[in-house]
Amino acid sequence: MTLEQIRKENPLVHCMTNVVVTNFTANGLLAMGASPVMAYAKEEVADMASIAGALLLNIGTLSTEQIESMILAGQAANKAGVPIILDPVGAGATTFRTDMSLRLLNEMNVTVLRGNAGEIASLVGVKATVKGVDGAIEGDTIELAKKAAEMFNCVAVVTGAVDVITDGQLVHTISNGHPWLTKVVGTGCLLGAVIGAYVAVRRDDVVAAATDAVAYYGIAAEIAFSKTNELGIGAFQQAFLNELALVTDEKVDQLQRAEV
Ligand SMILES: Nc1ncnc2c1ncn2[C@@H]1O[C@H](COP(=O)(O)OP(=O)(O)OP(=O)(O)O)[C@@H](O)[C@H]1O
Ligand SMILES: Cc1ncsc1CCO
Ligand SMILES: [Mg+2]
Repeated sequence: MTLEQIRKENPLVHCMTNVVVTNFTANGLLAMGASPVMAYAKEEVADMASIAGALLLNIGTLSTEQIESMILAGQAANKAGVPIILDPVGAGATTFRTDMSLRLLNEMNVTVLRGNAGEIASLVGVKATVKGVDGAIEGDTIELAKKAAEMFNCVAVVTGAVDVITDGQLVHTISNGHPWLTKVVGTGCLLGAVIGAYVAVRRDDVVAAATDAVAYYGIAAEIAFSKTNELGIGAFQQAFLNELALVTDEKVDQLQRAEV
């Protein structure tokens, strides 16, 4: 009953994210029942991360200055036992993005690493094509996710038409979702924040929390599509936010297409 708990506790999710998706991320968290805060200054990030329910680090529009802030925030989060979600946006597209993602993974214990297959592959050294923020691989995403989880000692969430969630041992796949999610910018980024809210209230079982978060998200997209397919992508984006607020734990149990 994780969603119910999120809506009762309103966990604070400290987002250090990119300028493209900031507003969408804050609205998505509010819609689901969590509480967003965006904070970047190195003078305050440690304090903010320490009192948060989860910390999201997303490198989508990263600068050198921001990386220093993210390290301060991440180390404070580790000290306070606050889970960290890392989204290595565009890793593989440039050396800077790959290097900075690996640096963050080195300097702190990341709880959940969430990216598309191309991004995760670039971090584990598997061949991938990454064009800007979109990436893909030819091989098996389950093996890729397991490798990432083992290598970085975290839960890996590799998203795409089928999402893979693993700690290296347990493997869950979720086939909910809709292709229109790829037509709205920042849906991957918001998913990282949503996983943060789930893990915030369910720290004892990160794999289960991340799996439910991914299923919930995909189901919201499916319902949103069913209500707006004759209208188009703009209407879908709004309906998706509406569904993030409306979908319940019961709906998630009923509609999730999960494999263990
Ligand atoms: N072909 C698809 N069919 C159904 N759902 C999809 C498809 N592709 C992606 N999704 C869903 O879209 C969401 C975002 O995943 P995606 O892999 O597109 O992230 P991303 O590439 O990091 O996105 P972005 O960079 O735009 O934030 C996930 O919930 C995923 O399940
Ligand atoms: C389009 C884009 N460019 C940098 S971050 C971002 C948002 C989606 O990842
Ligand atoms: Mg992404």
